[in-house]
Amino acid sequence: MKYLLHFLSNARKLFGIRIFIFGIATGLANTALISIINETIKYGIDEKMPSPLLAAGYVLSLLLYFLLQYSYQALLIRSAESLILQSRKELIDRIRKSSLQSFEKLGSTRLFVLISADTATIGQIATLASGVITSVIVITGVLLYLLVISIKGFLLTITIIAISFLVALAKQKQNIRRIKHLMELQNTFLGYVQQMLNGMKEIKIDSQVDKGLYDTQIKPRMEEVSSATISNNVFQSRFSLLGQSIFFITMGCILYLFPLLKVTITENNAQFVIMLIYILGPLQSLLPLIPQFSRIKSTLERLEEAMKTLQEEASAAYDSQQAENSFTEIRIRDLTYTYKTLHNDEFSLGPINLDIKAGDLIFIHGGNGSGKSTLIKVLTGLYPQSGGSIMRDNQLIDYHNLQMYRNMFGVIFTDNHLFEHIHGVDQTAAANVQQLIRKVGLVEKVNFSQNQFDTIDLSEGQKKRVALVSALVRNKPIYIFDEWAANQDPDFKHFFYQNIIPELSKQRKTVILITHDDRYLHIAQRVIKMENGKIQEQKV
Ligand SMILES: Nc1ncnc2c1ncn2[C@@H]1O[C@H](COP(=O)(O)OP(=O)(O)OP(=O)(O)O)[C@@H](O)[C@H]1O
Repeated sequence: MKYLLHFLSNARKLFGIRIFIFGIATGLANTALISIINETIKYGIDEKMPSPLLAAGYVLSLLLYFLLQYSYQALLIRSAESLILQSRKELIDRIRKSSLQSFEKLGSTRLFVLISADTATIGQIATLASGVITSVIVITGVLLYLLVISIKGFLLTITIIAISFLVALAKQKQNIRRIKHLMELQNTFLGYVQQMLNGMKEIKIDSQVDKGLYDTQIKPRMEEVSSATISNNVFQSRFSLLGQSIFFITMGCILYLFPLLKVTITENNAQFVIMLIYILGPLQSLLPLIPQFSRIKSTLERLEEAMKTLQEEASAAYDSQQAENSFTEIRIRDLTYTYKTLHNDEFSLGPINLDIKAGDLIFIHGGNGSGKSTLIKVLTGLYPQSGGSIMRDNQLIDYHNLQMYRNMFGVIFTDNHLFEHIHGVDQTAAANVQQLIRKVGLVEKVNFSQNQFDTIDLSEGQKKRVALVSALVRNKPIYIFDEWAANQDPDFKHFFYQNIIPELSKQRKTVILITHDDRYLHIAQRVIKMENGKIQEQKV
């Protein structure tokens, strides 16, 4: 609800008052046209020449209507796009500033759907709102005209409109439930599609995997989405049918039943029926708007829920590009972290007590699932610790300096993402890239120009080397490599441990290596063993 209000206030700011004024003016011009046509028809029926005043009024209203529509359409398109842009900006901004935990909780598929499709749905609100304004004005104008020509006719029309709306509103709750259900089904379906796209190799190599995933997950979900969409659309189309039927039944009564029963509604039934036909158009466009607004409302609620889940990180200096380029010591005391999972067998890290000095070369080893990667995420401030503290040169790391602290680290994660560009590095630093490419033995494979690698279509080991180039060019005081050498060939692995790492140490860089390569442990100054979330420093 809070987000809905915030969104509406944003929409008002974006649209300004212009969209309402234009909507009202267009509606009025439309009503004027209808009234003039109706007056003219009256003359026609009486076989008199229509008055030149009416003809002049018709031309003027028509001109006005076209001129208004000409600008109004462009205004609507601009407003819709501004809304989409605004929603995307807000969402992307929130994702950038959210904690890694809440991002992981929501998952990339859901966020992708929100950014791509759902924001576009929200953009429709501009066109819908304008439809409402114009239709309401036309209906009001025609009702006023009816009031002049027949009070009974006016009351009858009001009753028909009220009935149509009451029925539509009564179905509103059911409609929202249906739309929500459909959106949930779509999400589940897209989740499986993403699994299929990510696991294409595994699917291609084994037809049983392909069949299993398709038959038991994708196909049934796809069919569920399809049948829910059909039932939703059928349900929605019945709204316009409802409006139509009520009107045609009323017209039938006026034309056939009332004369039979000798009930008089108006002096001129033909004129009244024509006015009803005029109202039918706007009413027919208004009734289906109710389910469409429901859809937008559900989308806004999903957006609000996502915004709530994406908790903004408590980091006052988030936007700071500043990195602390030197430090003397990082002191970790009683640091703990616990994953919150659905199962009871949750993993707990720590308590960790560790002092890392500038220039240290630390190797961390331990079995699978012992907590090495988790330690890195908590140590670098990516996951907020459950307990304990991190101090950098006697300065407690908290929300004031969290991002500056993080900026000190150059990390290559086991599942790192390789960017084609080296973002946020100045030209002078970027000049070293070609040299580093040579160092990692990729000079024949990769070129760097205009701040971009010309290709990243490389082998896994080569990609890791490009990631190393990207990390080193940033000239960070602390480097962390999480099983970086795991997919390097023996020669380059040797070169990495015997040349690249010692060279970084010579430059007084602090290097933390997570490794299973026990035969290189001897080059470390300090060796830490991890077991069941706890650390133990070993003698070297
Ligand atoms: N996102 C998560 N949610 C819940 N539990 C997790 C999550 N990630 C890891 N864990 C749990 O934390 C434990 C430690 O995982 P971690 O990735 O830190 O181990 P690791 O020592 O780096 O293992 P490996 O050598 O296999 O990479 C594991 O037992 C795992 O079950």
